[in-house]
Amino acid sequence: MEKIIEVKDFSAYYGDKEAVRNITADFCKNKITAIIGPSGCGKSTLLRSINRINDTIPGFSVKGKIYFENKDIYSEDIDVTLYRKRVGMVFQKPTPFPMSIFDNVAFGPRLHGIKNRKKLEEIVERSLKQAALWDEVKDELHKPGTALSGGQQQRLCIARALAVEPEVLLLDEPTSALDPIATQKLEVLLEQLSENYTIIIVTHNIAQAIRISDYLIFMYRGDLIESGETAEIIKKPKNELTEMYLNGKIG
Ligand SMILES: Nc1ncnc2c1ncn2[C@@H]1O[C@H](COP(=O)(O)OP(=O)(O)OP(=O)(O)O)[C@@H](O)[C@H]1O
Repeated sequence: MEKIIEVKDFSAYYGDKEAVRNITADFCKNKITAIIGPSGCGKSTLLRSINRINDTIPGFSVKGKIYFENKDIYSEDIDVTLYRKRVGMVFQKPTPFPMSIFDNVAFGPRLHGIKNRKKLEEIVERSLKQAALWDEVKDELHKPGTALSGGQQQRLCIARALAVEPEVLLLDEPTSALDPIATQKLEVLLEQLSENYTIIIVTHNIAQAIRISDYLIFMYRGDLIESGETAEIIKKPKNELTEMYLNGKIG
């Protein structure tokens, strides 16, 4: 299986506090990897480190390496804006910008210099279709993004991320603010998107991780305890902690 992201002996700190410790993991291209584990185990820190979004937190520092297509993403010659174009992120709470649906999706492409209206219209339509939102909003693209339902807002955020044609999509608990129907829709969408995109999802929801992921990473108190194919881990976890977590005995 082709690797797209490799994490090697990676640790991350908030000041003196080590939030993730010596993580080594590979992420396969066009597969879904779910990062699971109890609250505070470092899932979000690892995911956010892959997007370099924690850079702005005072006192945040890292050790070890994260490679994207064999390039060290923390090296000095990385253009972070361009990197984030290739590795997009969607957050727990839907966060549409205070602007129209159209402008939300066109935001990234405009940032990267696309001005032609026709081209922007094409990108908006393609992205909203990919995010399975087009049919619901095609006649009201001028409406504010914030006027949509929670589930629609989250799909709008996915459309916004897809508009710049990333290769990897990072999602941090993307369904925790959604009702069961919106959650199910989003899970189906992620499975469809994984045909063309590499997806890494942090989730609290073990059943969800089992439903949608090809690979699992189980973390506990900052350590990576076990990783591998989801089907294998579910059938026979190698580590007792993994087994306890999957059976609801810790967490
Ligand atoms: N901005 C921050 N400043 C200081 N410490 C932080 C910060 N963000 C997270 N931490 C600490 O780092 C550790 C890992 O947190 P992280 O959010 O990565 O865990 P998590 O597994 O995603 O948790 P949850 O499932 O509750 O979101 C925790 O002990 C947390 O308190």
